[in-house]
Amino acid sequence: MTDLLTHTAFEGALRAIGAERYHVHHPFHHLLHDGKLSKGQVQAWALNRYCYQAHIPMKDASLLARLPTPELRREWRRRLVDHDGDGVAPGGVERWLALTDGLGLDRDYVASMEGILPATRFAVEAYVRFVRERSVLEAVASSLTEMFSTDIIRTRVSGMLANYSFVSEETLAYFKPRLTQAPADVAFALDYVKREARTREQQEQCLAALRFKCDLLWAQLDALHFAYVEPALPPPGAFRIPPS
Ligand SMILES: O=C(O)c1cc(C(=O)O)c2c(n1)C(=O)C(=O)c1cc(C(=O)O)[nH]c1-2
Repeated sequence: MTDLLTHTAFEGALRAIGAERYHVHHPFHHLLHDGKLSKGQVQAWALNRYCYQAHIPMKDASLLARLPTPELRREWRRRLVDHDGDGVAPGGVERWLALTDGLGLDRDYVASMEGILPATRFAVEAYVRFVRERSVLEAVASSLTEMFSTDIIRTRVSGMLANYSFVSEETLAYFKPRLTQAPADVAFALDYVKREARTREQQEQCLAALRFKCDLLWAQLDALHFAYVEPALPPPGAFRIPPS
């Protein structure tokens, strides 16, 4: 293996992965943000994305259990509260259900995850398994797609508000706290990864973890595109867009 990358070069290599592979570049997101989807197609996106959101605290809980110090556990515990709430203020998963409510989807149907695409389930399960089975360093590195999420969230919120009559600030309320939560998550995780990747091999493992995560986000949108845009062939048992 070649030499250790400097922190600057390592961060640059991580950012280059996002520039090439982050799901902001996926055609489905262009359609979503530019107002080119029907309400039913937006429902399909929100329904499938619920599965991702609901599993994020599960993957964070499994990582939390493996963290060796109180400082690290406190930091990761914050993510659990962000997603699960504290029993008083709603967390991200609950706020995502406010979005699916606003889009007219039945809450029990969404939470049952019955109608999600098989590829969504496989991708999300792969993420949970990756975080459970790989090193703590790779698990933390796999969260670094959040480095790129504030830009996509800003574009999504402004694009969807401008282009769809069926969404409002209220239904998109999920995203606002993410604009402060994600940078805080990233500040910690990026610092951790730069500090703890002490060999070139470990740096390469972090880069591979981030590529893997970008790929699983991309694969979810491929599946949505195939099922609901072109050729529009939802698999058996998956959500069907209601006739308008
Ligand atoms: O809206 C998005 O495009 C987007 C992307 C990502 C991401 O890059 O994984 C996350 C989120 N949102 C998000 O809301 C979120 O809570 C989140 C947690 C994580 C993670 O890997 O721990 N990613 C993301």
